Amino acid sequence: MTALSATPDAQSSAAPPRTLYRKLVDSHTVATLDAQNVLLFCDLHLMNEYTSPQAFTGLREQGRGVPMPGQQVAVVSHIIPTHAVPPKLRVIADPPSALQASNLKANCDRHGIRLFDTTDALQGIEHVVAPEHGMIRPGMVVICGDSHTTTYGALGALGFGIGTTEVEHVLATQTLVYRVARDMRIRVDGTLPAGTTAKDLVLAIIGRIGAQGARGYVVEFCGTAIDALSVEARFTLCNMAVEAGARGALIAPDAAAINYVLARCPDLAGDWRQPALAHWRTLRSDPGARFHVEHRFDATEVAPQVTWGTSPDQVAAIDGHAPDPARMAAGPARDSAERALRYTRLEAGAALAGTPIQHVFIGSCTNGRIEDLRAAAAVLRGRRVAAGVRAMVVPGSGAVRALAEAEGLDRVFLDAGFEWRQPGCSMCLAMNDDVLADGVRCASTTNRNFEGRQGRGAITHLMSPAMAAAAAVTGHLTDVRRLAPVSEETPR
Ligand SMILES: CC(C)[C@H](C(=O)O)[C@@H](O)C(=O)O
Ligand code: SF4
Repeated sequence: MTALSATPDAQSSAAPPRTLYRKLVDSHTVATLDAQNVLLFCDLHLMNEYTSPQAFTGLREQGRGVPMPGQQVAVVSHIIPTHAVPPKLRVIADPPSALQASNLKANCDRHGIRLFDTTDALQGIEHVVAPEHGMIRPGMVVICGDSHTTTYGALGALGFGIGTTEVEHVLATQTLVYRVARDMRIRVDGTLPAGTTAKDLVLAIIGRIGAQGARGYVVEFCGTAIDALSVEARFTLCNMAVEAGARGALIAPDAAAINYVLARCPDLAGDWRQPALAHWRTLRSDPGARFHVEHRFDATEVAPQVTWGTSPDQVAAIDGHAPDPARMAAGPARDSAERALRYTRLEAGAALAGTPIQHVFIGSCTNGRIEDLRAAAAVLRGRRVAAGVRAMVVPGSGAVRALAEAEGLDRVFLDAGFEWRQPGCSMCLAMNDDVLADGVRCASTTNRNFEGRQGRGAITHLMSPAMAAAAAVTGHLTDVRRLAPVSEETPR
């Protein structure tokens, strides 16, 4: 995909007219600290078991409490086992991980914080759980000790990840010392071709602008292709903006986003509804608002994407090839391509389609929602996982899992030979016992293909749910658009 233009603009966007991002920052600024930093009020603070323990310890040591417990929510996401069969269900065997979970419960109990605990039927990945319960609304500032908090931009909320010391600061004060980012706009017009999704679009964008391409910026996505995306597809897009280094991602809330929120917020049915709608209508960049950088993309040029390396920007269309470092100019890009190909065990210049895989993982906060499972199931109906391939689905939350079961999707996955698991982060980062062995190659719907991410020496190829399903049934990286019809492929 080609970027049609990239026009740096040195002007400041501080003066009116304002971008959506600046409106959100301004409306949450408690105090301006200096030229770059403000004290930002945070409407919602999400926590997981992994980045919160030290923060609670710090609070205790200073004798501080949590003054706004109703504005914190905690979810056990990362370490939880996903085995579907009792009695192993949800029992955390690893002692340090079990301690993290029990600490989170004790801390939440102590401070009166709502927790989606290990045994909660609605537990899941924090970024899947929070929006589905109406916790994320347009205009909010939402923070979490987790980088994929950018997801919430899909609903016009400013979400971003914070560090453990900041978690402590937020618990104690509901505010954060915040360095204001620069504004980037990414406009995507045109229609995504059949067989491509928001995952392909965002991988193509990251491939083009690079893993640091949005570093220091909050990105606003706009254009006809963005307008046409479902809300869940927008979550995928904003979730992965952080893989281009973005400090946040935003999409101005439209009717689709507002309807999504209203459907999940019974409290907005009465007197609050009109004021909320009136406020949400203001949540867009003013005409003439200046962005420091603008990029434009043409959605019609997007093909299904697959990563070949160890960074999300090391990506190509499925009908493309791994690079040949010998043909690249000497420099850091060539060095990192060489190193990545050594790790992913691909030949220089090799065609990506046809590369054998041994594992398939469908899940994560990028692609573990109901529409993702429907897309994968649509490919799997009437097909079987190829011999020698192990495939699993880990729904993003208990609610997603229950809805999928109500729709019969679990049967489609099970009949195809997939494992149907309990919700959690699971093999997205292998912090529980879903870990791949050295050298195992995985078609994965997740967001990071870093060395060792899914297990030491394991090789991750990022792609969409439909593409992961296509890999599962063929046993190799496959263009989902070229799958043979079901009847020809697997007579049943
Ligand atoms: C564990 C957590 C700190 C981390 C993050 O910040 O994103 C994880 O969720 C990830 O995806 O790598
Ligand atoms: S699913 Fe993956 S990316 Fe998302 S929060 Fe969990 S580990 Fe991080």
